[in-house]
Parts: sequence; structure tokens; C-alpha cells
Amino acid sequence: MDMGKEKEEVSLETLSKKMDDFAKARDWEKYHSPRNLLLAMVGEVGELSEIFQWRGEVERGLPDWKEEDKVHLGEELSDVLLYLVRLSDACGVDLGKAALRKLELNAIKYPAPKPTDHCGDSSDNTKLKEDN
Ligand SMILES: Nc1ccn([C@H]2C[C@H](O)[C@@H](COP(=O)(O)OP(=O)(O)OP(=O)(O)O)O2)c(=O)n1
Repeated sequence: MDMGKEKEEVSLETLSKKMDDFAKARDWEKYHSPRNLLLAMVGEVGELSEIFQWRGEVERGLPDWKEEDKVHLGEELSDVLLYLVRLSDACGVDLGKAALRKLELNAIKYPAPKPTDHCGDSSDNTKLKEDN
């Protein structure tokens, strides 16, 4: 999707600050409780799912999709992300830090096979199959 702009770096902190400004400017902080934000996010996940509903399997990169459908997809993905960031803030969770820690835990739980594993011991791969 080319919006004709330079690629802009976006941090979770930036999104968090913008959501905070958005809520404050409308006096909506009172509505942004953890439970409300969770329900709002799940609603947006539903809207995101609708875009894929009945399409059958979709090729990576969505080469056959119309541009307007991709723009719509970006909007729904953004709604989910923005509510997730806001929910994390409302719960006092540092989402970036938590996600990095979770990636480390994932790597321990699902170790990548070493090159030698292909021709020898496959116990790690067996565990991967069982867990998935
Ligand atoms: N109380 C609210 C309502 C909205 N938003 C923000 C976060 C979302 O990014 C977006 C959601 O807006 P809508 O509820 O209007 O949802 P959609 O944009 O998906 O519109 P629609 O449901 O009509 O498709 O607005 C918010 O922060 N707090």
C-alpha cells in the first residue's frame, strides 16, 4: 500500500501517547477501563475476521485483493492494535517489554533445530510437533 509518504518509524510508545491524547481530548478516559477496552478490542477482532470470512484461503501478501480491501484491512488491524496498546496501558503492562520477554520464552519452548538435527537426533522436532 503506497500512501506516497516516506516510511515512518512507529513505536508502541507513540501509539500509546496518541491514544491517551485522543481519550483525554474527548473526556473518554472514564470509558477506557480494562474491561471496556478488552471488549472493544474483541469487537474489532470480529470486524477483522469478517474481512477474511468466506474468502477461502488467502495467499500471503494478498496479491489478488483490491486496494480498497487492503486499506480496510489496515484500518481493522489498526483498531485491534490501538485497543491492545490502550488495554496494556490501562492494566499497567509494558507491552513492548512483555512481548520481547515472551519471544524469549517462545524460543526456549520451541528451540530451532540445529543443522545436525536433520540427519540425527530428532527429539526436539518431535516435541515441536506434539506442542503444535
Ligand atoms: N470509546 C472509544 C471509541 C473509539 N475509539 C477509537 C479506537 C479505535 O481505533 C476506533 C474505533 O472506532 P469505532 O468504534 O467507530 O469502530 P470502527 O472505526 O471500526 O467503525 P465501525 O465499527 O463503524 O466500522 O476509535 C476509542 O479509542 N474509544
